[in-house]
Amino acid sequence: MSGSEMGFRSFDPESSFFSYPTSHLHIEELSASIVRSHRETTQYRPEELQALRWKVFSREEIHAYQSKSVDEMWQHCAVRLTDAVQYVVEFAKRIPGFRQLCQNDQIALLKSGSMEVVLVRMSRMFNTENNTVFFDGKFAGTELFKSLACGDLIAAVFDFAHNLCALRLTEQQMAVFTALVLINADRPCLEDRERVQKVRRDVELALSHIMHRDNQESLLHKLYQRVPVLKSLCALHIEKLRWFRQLYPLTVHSLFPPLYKELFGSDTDIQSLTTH
Ligand SMILES: O=C(O)[C@H]1CC[C@H](C(=O)N2CC[C@](c3ccc(C(F)(C(F)(F)F)C(F)(F)F)cc3)(S(=O)(=O)c3ccc(F)cc3)C2)CC1
Repeated sequence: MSGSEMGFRSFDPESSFFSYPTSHLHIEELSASIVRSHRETTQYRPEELQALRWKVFSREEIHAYQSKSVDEMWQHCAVRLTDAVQYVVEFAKRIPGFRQLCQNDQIALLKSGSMEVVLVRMSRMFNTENNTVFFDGKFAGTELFKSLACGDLIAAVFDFAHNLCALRLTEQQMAVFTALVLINADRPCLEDRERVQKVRRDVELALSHIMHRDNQESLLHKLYQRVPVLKSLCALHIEKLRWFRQLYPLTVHSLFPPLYKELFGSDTDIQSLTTH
């Protein structure tokens, strides 16, 4: 790779100061700050999840979840999803360069990317040995979510989490990958795509730097291959939400968190997502 491809800034006689090859240092610092933000904005530590690994729900507990009504279980998951999204908003705000984007673009990236980040983070909560995911304090299989009445979506969500979990990403790799999922210049309704692309470029460098350092460059294309699946999962979620809202308009209207409705509902304008 030539200097400019590595991101080295060549000496520009016009510039007021001598630009020095800070790329590596800049990229190292960027990676470190994204990893720190990830650690500060996830609700569970890997070691905590490891310790709870074999804590599974009893048959009675599973039955209790399965006996919930459709709207009750949807509401329960909507609240948990909104919680998780709020942590993702906090994560985004701490990614160097994200806050420098205009308000509109910060919101547009979160509106289209926060669910994808939650689904990636969900793979940290997955146990590939018994196909369970951490939920409400224990590990649950797909059968526990039966009362959501969207078995195809749950199966696809589990499938995605299983495949990503099987890549055994480190927390650092996961952190930078989720930043990359979020900082996507192809998202709809962006005002300054160039600017988003500039921030993304450095995060891409950070991810390849980390994978190179960990001798796992082969994982990179596997990671990039998972991105379109994320998109389809989110589309399926929106489709199911539309179906659910037709059946239970009042539940969505008065019992779903406002942020959930702003993010996943119809294109209402977003109030509580302002990331000041
Ligand atoms: O911040 C952290 O450390 C973690 C990040 C990841 C979080 C997490 O796993 N989650 C936050 C909310 C979680 C969630 C909520 C809603 C949905 C869906 F709406 C859709 F897929 F459509 F989006 C669905 F219900 F239809 F499926 C999927 C996932 S959950 O824990 O409620 C959960 C629900 C169903 C599951 F089968 C497994 C987990 C996942 C937990 C907290």
